Formats: sequence, structure tokens, C-alpha cells
Amino acid sequence: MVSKNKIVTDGDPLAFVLAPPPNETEEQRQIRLAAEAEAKRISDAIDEELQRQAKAEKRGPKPVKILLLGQSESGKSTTLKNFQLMNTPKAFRAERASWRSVVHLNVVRSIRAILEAIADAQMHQASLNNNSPIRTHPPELVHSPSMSSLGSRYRHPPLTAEHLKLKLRLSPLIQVEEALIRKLTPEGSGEFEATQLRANGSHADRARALDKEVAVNSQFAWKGMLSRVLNRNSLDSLEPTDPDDPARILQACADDMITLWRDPTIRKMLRAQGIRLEDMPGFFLDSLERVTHPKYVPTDDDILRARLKTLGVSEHRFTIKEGYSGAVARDLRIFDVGGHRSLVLAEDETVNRLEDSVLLWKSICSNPLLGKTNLILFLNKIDIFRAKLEAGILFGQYIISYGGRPNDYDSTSSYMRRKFGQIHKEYSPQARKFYCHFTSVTETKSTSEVLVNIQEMIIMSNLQSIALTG
Ligand SMILES: Nc1nc2c(ncn2[C@@H]2O[C@H](COP(=O)(O)OP(=O)(O)OP(=O)(O)O)[C@@H](O)[C@H]2O)c(=O)[nH]1
Ligand SMILES: [Mg+2]
Repeated sequence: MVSKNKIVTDGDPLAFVLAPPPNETEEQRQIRLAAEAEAKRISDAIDEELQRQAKAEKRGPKPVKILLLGQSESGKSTTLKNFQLMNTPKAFRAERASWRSVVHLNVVRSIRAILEAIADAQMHQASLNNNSPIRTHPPELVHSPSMSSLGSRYRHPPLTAEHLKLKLRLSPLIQVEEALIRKLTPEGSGEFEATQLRANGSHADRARALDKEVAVNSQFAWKGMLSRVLNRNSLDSLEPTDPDDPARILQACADDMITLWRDPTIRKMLRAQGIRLEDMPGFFLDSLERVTHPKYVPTDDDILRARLKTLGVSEHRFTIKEGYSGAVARDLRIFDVGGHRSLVLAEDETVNRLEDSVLLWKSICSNPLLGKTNLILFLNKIDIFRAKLEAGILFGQYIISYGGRPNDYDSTSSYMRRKFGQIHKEYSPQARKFYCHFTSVTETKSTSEVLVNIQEMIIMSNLQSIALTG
């Protein structure tokens, strides 16, 4: 006997999958048909909405698309945050609470880097004290500048029992890190990624501490999720009640973290190991008291300084007012691309970042897919560049073609603008204008001036699509 529901699928796998179950009762059949009708209704409604949107887009001016391209850590997401702060400040500020966990994660990461550096120095001290085979000199000589055989890595005052006690007391922070990562990246939404060793940071422990980073998939609404959890209470009552809450443990460790970071021996030890936490993204150790306070809510500045690596591509929509009268609205679509994974932007950690930027700029300028696109170059982190010049670092030592020309900001920045401009001219498939800005996108005031200019320029020159590179 053949069941009334039996369908001949002729080997078609799709028809087979969609076929009703062979022993379906009448009641089950009714439920299935109702579900199918509902699914069709939703699908038709989506199609209708898409068609409506497509028609509306055809009628109105085309949205302006901005694609943010650049190396990982170059400041793309921070640039996007500036666009949000400028165009949708309420929405930007509504997400404040969500950034608290990111700031906490950044703090824990910095402390972990110090703890790993202590472990490294401790191992070295122990090997000297134990008279192990690697001991080649009496311990009292270790800090002598003449100890070239050991390099300068351990040339600092010895760590004391107090330092080791501090290290022990701060060890619960490792669990806090894990808890925060779980909070930010529930299964499938992100990843904890070990990137390659940096060229100048060859020590394995240090690389482990500094190069492992949490990345959040841009498709995942982590901000919404965290806001919902936090907004159940109001922003004023963020105080955690659960003793295992990461924020609570962080608060309990605050005094020890402050003592550790202020300790002169620890500072010398970090210097000797070549670790400059204050220059790294997501540095909050100078604000420990404030950011570990139970009622801490990140400021605009904190949000811009917080570091969270992007995975994948995310799209953000804004409406900007056209012309000085502001009468007509124009849609802006900004695409933020995670810099680390993208094939176009494959990075080589052994290459100097400025050199890498030049290579990336060449490939973007010559890319035929972007041939008709206007490019705006952001030479970002100019604050760090200035600080390096002021610290006496010679530009010509890294950019050989610069030679012995003056090492001041004006001369070096003009040189860079000229070089990037030449590449733009030489590699573009067809002539286009060169737009270039020196930026520090963690500074909202100067950045908003640049972005206002760009938005005006987009509207005035009626550009169809734009790529921004940081
Ligand atoms: N000092 C300084 N820090 C900056 C500047 N721009 C960005 N940063 C910091 O650098 C870190 C990296 O910035 P992001 O915007 O996350 O970099 P990204 O290009 O989105 O990186 P990926 O998501 O990995 O591709 C963040 O902690 C920022 O606060 C700047 O101009 N100056
Ligand atoms: Mg990013």
C-alpha cells in the first residue's frame, strides 16, 4: 500500500528533504500546512519590503558607501566610532555600559603582560640563585651595564618577595579574563586568537601575553546583549552583586594593580624587557581607580581608546543632511572591515608598519575593482608618530630614502604626504583626486573637523562611492 503522503522525488535531494514525513497524521498535516503558509507570508512580506526599498532607492539619491580599509589596529573601528558620535550621539552613548567589559578586558590584558614579564624575570633570577648551568656570572653582576653577554633584558633591580606576593594575589585576574571573554564572545560569536610573534618581541612569554587578542565577530550583537543585561538595572546601579562577577574581582584587585603599576622596580623591569604598555592600544593602567570603581561607566574617550579587534565586515547606516540648508537627507553606509583576516589586507608581522602601509596603499590604488572609487587616505595615530619623533627616534633610520633630512614633524609628514600622493598618481588605473588627512582618531575634536569636511565634500562633489584607508 502506498501512503497518501508519499511523494515521488525522482532522486531530487531537495524534494526529498522538503517532502512531508511518511506517517503524518491529519492533525500534523494541518499544523505543517499552517506553518508553511506562515513561512510563505513572511517570505512574501520580506520580498515586498526589499522591492519597496529598491524602488525608494531608485527614486532618491544613491546612498554613499564608505569602505574602511587598513591594517589591523590602524584605527578603522575607532574612525567608525567617531562617525557614530557625530551622527548618532544618542545611540553611541546608549552603548556606554557595554564598553565597560571591554575596558576591563583591556586592563586585565595589560596586568597579565606585567605578570608574565615578572615570571620571566623570576625564572632568570632563580636560575642565577640555583647556580644552574646557565649561570655564568655571580648574581650581583647581573645588573652591571657591562653584562653584554646577557643583553639588557635583565638589567634592573632584583624582584623582592613583595613583588612575588603581589603576583600571587593578582592571579585570580586570569579567571576574570576568561569570564570577560566568555561574556563578550559566547560560542560562535568571536574568537580568542593568537597572532604571530612580533619581529621585535621575540620572547615567547611576552608574545603570548601581548599578542593574544579577543576578536568579536561584527555580525554578533554583543553590545545589544550586554546593554540588555546591564539596563535591567539603571546605569547608576551597575554595582555587581555576584561575588564571582568579573567587575567585582577587578575591584577587589584594584589596590594591588595600582601598587604593581606604580612600583619603580616593575617599571624598570618592563623597560628592560622592552615592554611599553602605555603606547599599546587599550591602555587604562593610569586610570585604574576610576575604571575599577563599581559605578564606573565609560566616557566617550574611554570608548574610543578601548581595543576590541573586529572579525568580518559590518555595515553601519547614517543619514546626513545635504547642503548647508540641511534640507535634503543623504544616506551614508559605512563598512568596517576586520583588518587582520581579510585576504586583501594580509599582514606580515615582520614588516615595519609604515612600510606595510605603503604596500597596502599601492595595492588599493592599483586595485581595478576600486578603479572608479575615490580614495581618502588617513595617516592615523599621528599623536604616536609625533611622540616618537620628539623622543628622538630618527625617521630616516626606518625610511632609508628620507636620509638625513630634518627629523621634525613638518618635514617628515610632508615627505609622507608626497610619497603617498606619488603612489596614488602612479598606480591609479585612471586619474583621480588625492585626499589625505593626518589624524589621531582617538581625539574627537580634531577628528570631527576632518569628518565634517569629508561629509561636506562627499555631498558637494556628489561622489558615488568612497574608500577610506587608515
Ligand atoms: N594613540 C592613538 N591610538 C589610536 C588611534 N587610533 C586608534 N587608536 C587605538 O588603537 C587601537 C586599535 O584601533 P581599532 O579602531 O580597533 O583598529 P582596527 O583598524 O579597527 O583594527 P582591526 O579591527 O583589528 O582591523 C584602539 O585601542 C584605539 O583606541 C590614534 O590615532 N592614536
Ligand atoms: Mg576594527
